[in-house]
Amino acid sequence: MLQAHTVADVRAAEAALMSQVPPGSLMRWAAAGLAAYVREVAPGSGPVVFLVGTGDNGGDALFAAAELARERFVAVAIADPSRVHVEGSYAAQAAGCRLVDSPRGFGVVVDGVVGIGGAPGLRPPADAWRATIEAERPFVIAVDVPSGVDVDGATVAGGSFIPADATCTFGTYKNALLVDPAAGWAVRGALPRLIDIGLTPYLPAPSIEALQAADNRLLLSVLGSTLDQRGEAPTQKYTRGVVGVAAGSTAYAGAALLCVRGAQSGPAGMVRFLGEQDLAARVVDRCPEVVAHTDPAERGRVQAWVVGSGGGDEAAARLAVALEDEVPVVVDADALQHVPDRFDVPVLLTPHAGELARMLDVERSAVEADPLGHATRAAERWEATVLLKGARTLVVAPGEPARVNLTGSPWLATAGAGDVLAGVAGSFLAAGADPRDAGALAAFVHGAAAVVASGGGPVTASRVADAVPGVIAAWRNGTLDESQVRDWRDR
Ligand SMILES: NC(=O)C1=CN([C@@H]2O[C@H](COP(=O)(O)OP(=O)(O)OC[C@H]3O[C@@H](n4cnc5c(N)ncnc54)[C@H](O)[C@@H]3O)[C@@H](O)[C@H]2O)[C@@H](O)CC1
Repeated sequence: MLQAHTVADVRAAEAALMSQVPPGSLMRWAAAGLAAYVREVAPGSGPVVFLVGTGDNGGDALFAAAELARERFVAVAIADPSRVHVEGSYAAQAAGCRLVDSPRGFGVVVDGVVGIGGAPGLRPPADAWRATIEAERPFVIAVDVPSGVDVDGATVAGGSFIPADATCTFGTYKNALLVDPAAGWAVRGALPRLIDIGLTPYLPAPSIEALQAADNRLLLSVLGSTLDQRGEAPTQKYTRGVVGVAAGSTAYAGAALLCVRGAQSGPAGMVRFLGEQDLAARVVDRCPEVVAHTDPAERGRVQAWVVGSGGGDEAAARLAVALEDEVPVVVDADALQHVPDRFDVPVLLTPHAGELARMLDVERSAVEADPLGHATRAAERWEATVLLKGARTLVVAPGEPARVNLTGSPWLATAGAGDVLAGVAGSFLAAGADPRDAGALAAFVHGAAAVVASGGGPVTASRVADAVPGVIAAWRNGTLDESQVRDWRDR
């Protein structure tokens, strides 16, 4: 798992490490990594300007500037000469860096204004530097984090920050580098570069986690409970888990089908469908493996329910029925407006920003501005796991590190994709995963399946569902490549 840590945890780890190594070592290592990264993402001998703030973030920038000045024209713009990192400043001067007062005219800008010590927002002269950058659009490389963002909250309140095309971070990721909206302004693409400065042994549990293609342990642990020790499928379909789908309505019949197809594409062994006669007939017609029930009283046993996708007016009644079974439930779409005050079963709530806003009685824009804060609020309010859908979907359970999903493609923003996701999540729940794991695994394979099915172009939700089994197979077999799971070339 990829990990991010809070500022306080990074500071404590840095202090512990610093007491073990010669003074200045961490900054030298960070600066060397930064210089190498600048060479990599802005190759050639073109001029570069380093924006230097008053703290150690500016120190990193100055030492990296000194190193690069041997190879190309390097300028430094100092925010406040009376509060500059002294040794870094001498090093940059000695290396021949030119002093300038703004990034004007430079094609490559390195932002060392503030790092983890920065309060959100920018002060003079950095606010003016930002305006120049906005007008001229140079290639911007952030040092540790883009200056001005809220590092732990991952927000960009007020818009007073320096957007980056690339970020070079040290020791561990920070929340703002993985979670939107801040993460979307830290890189063009998925991930900043992480420079190892020896912090890992001193870091506590993370604040944020993200599954990766290279690490299939969580998937294997869930599949291990549905498949036997030798990895062979048991003969009993029921031991792989039965997922019940109570989704769709006369008005939204497609949602029922897509949710069922999602449920079929996951690890569970069987799908039951509960719905009225016409809908049930259509589901069985298109998905003959499904066992359909029209009478809730004769619905059969399941290990997990998925309720609400396209459920319209029937969603409330379906949710009440599902909750009677005392098994885990995925609560999606229309059912989210009918959640009880508290749940007696494990629950995965799967809202998008608008649905979460309605649940919390706030504006949608407030959720979009602070998705982590609102998902956390809802998780605590309902003592349930919240999967908040977005470009970087969040999975938040009370008292646990939040998980962020880094797979997917902009093409996944398509009708019915959420219905498929709810079905896949229900399948993982029925297979024995807890809601937090089910949500994270489902979001991961769903996003990766979109990339596979899309091939870089438009994709339908049905094709995403069809691609899920192949992604699970590749991930399980260790052949899933990180480059296959995301298509984030666009900001
Ligand atoms: N502590 C360490 O050993 C290491 C620190 N490193 C670097 O040091 C950074 C943290 O350094 P600091 O703790 O000195 O803090 P920063 O350099 O991030 O920022 C603190 C300084 O910025 C000013 N400031 C705060 N908010 C501001 C704003 N909104 N606009 C303008 N100025 C603002 C403060 O007055 C203070 O002088 C990390 O992000 C990283 O880049 C790295 O060198 C790795 C090792």
